[in-house]
Amino acid sequence: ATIRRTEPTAGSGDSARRFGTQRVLVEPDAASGVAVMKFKNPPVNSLSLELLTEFIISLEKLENDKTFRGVILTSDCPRVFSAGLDLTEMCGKNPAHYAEYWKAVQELWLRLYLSNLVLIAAINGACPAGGCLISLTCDYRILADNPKYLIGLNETLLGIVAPFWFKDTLVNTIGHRASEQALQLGLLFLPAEALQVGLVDQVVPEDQVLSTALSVMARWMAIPDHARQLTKNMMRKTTVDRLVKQRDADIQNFVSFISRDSIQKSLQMYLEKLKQKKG
Ligand SMILES: CC/C=C/CC(=O)SCCNC(=O)CCNC(=O)[C@H](O)C(C)(C)COP(=O)(O)OP(=O)(O)OC[C@H]1O[C@@H](n2cnc3c(N)ncnc32)[C@H](O)[C@@H]1OP(=O)(O)O
Repeated sequence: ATIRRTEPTAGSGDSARRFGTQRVLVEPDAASGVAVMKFKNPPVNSLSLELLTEFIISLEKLENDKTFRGVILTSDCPRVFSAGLDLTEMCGKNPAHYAEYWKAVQELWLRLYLSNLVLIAAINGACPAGGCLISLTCDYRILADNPKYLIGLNETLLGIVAPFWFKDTLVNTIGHRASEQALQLGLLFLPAEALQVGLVDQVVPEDQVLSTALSVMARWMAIPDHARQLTKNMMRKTTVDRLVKQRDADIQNFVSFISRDSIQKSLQMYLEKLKQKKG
C-alpha cells in the first residue's frame, strides 16, 4: 500500500494536510499533535489483510513522526466501527493464507497494545470481535449512545474461540469473572451495559463522540510523554510478552484450528446467515 497525500482541508493550512492509504484515512493536526485515523473499508470495515497492512503502515508513519503524540481511531463507514476480522480471509482459503493473515492480526495487536502514542477509540458504530479487540488496545474508549452499536468479543457465537491474547486484553480491561462470562457467552453489550462492565469508559450522544475524544486526548497529552509511556509499558508488557514468546506456535494453533472442517462449516454458515439477514 502506498501512503497518499491529499489536499489540506480549506482554511486549515499545512497542519490539516491529510494522508493515508485507500482503506485508512489519516487526518493529522500537527498544531495539536493529534491525528484522526479513520477506517474506510466499506461496507463494514472488515479487517481484511489489505486493511490490516495499511493500518500498520499508517500507524508506523505516525509513530515515527515525533509531531504526533496521540491518535484517535474511528470509522469512516456509517453505523459500523469495524465488523472484526474479515471472515472471507478465514474460510475457503489455504493454510499458507491463514498463516499470513493471522501474522498480520498479531502484528496489529502487538503494535497497538504497546504503542507509545496515546490511543483513543472513538467508537461510532457496531464493534464486535476484532473491532472490539482494536478498541481494547486503546488507552480510552468512547462509544456512541446508539442501541444498534453493540460491542463485545462474540467469537463463540460463530463457533470459534478468541485466542489467549484477545482474552488477556479483555481481562486487563473488565476483569476475570466478567471476561469469563462475556467470552463464553459471546456477549455483545449495549452501550449502557458496556459502560457498566467497564468495556468502554464513556457513552456519549453520537454527534459528540469525536469532540469528546479530542477533549479526553488533551487530558492524556498533558501528562509528560516519557512517564506515561513507561507506565503503559509496565502495565502491558507481560501480556504482550506472552504472545511474543510464542508467536509461531500461536499461528500454527490458529491455522490448524481454523482449517478444521467443522470450523470451516460454521464460518460458512455464519457468513450465509449474514447475507440472508438482508434478504
Ligand atoms: C479466532 C478468530 C477470531 C476472530 C475474531 C473476529 O473478528 S471473527 C469476525 C466476527 N464478526 C462478527 O461476528 C460481525 C459480523 N457482522 C455483523 O454482525 C454485521 O455485519 C454488522 C457489523 C453489525 C453490520 O451490520 P449491517 O446490517 O450494517 O451489515 P451486514 O450485516 O448486512 O453486512 C454487510 C456486508 O458485509 C459482510 N460482512 C459483515 N461482517 C463481516 C465480516 N466480519 N467479515 C466479512 N464480511 C462481513 C456481510 O456478509 C455483508 O455482505 P454482502 O455481500 O453485502 O451481503
